[in-house]
Amino acid sequence: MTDIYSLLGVLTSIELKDVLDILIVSVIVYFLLKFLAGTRGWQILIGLLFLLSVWLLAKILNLNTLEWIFENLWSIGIFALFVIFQPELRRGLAKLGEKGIFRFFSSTNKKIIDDVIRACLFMAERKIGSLIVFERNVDLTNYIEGQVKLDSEVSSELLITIFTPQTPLHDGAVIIKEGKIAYARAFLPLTLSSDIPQNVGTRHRAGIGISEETDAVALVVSEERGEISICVDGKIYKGLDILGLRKKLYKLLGVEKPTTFEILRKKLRREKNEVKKAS
Ligand SMILES: Nc1ncnc2c1ncn2[C@@H]1O[C@H](COP(=O)(O)OP(=O)(O)OP(=O)(O)O)[C@@H](O)[C@H]1O
Repeated sequence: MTDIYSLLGVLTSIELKDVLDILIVSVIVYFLLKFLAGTRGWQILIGLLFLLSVWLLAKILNLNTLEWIFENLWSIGIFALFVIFQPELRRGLAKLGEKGIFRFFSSTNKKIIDDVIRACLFMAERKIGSLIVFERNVDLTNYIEGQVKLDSEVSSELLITIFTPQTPLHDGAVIIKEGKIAYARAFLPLTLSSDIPQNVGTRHRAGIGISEETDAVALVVSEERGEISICVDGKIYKGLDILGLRKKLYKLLGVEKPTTFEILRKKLRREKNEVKKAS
């Protein structure tokens, strides 16, 4: 009976600020779990929950040595978590900036994206490997190495020339920044994730890596399979066709979708050119 009274006492003493407090914590926990779901962090979280259960069991069963070990390990564990989750934390902070006042203002336009897609299709057909990265909010210069500064207009011809094998700039990635080809031959951080497909090599790992650590969007053309993929938020989207590629890039880079009128006009122009070529 006294238990019921004390429970009632607790319930009646709950104020609006307590409800708000619980609500905020629930939202943070929800987004944290959503953010970690399917990542390396998820497996670590499951491991931590297991250790927590062992610690609680040790406490309940009075297993002094085990309890002592756990209590002394927690403080080191907190520091270890910051080190282990460093990429996730960096990505999270970058994302906060993306949603805030520093919202990405796109200097990339439809022409630039179409030129990049045209270059990728050309290279995919001929199995020329390439890696093109679009910078968004996060400055990529802190994440890349060995780059050669170009600061050139984006054109499909220049992109194809850069990635043509046995030329000095073909290795590494091209970085598109503020609507320009800012750098070529840039080396990017490789992902360490074990959640990516088995047959993925270093070019793809570099594309996933930069999208994991920053908010950049990376386009990869596979030299082996002639397949085009997009990497964003540490995930890779493979086997996209031209329409899927264009739609995704327009959306990710803050460019409006083409209107039905524009699609029809392009289609008509293409057909006209084909007729002209045939006659
Ligand atoms: N850290 C890096 N940053 C940027 N580019 C890289 C990096 N590491 C490797 N590359 C590029 O990837 C090329 C090697 O690709 P590799 O064959 O290992 O990858 P892949 O993902 O299997 O791609 P593909 O399907 O094109 O063969 C290198 O020649 C280099 O141009």
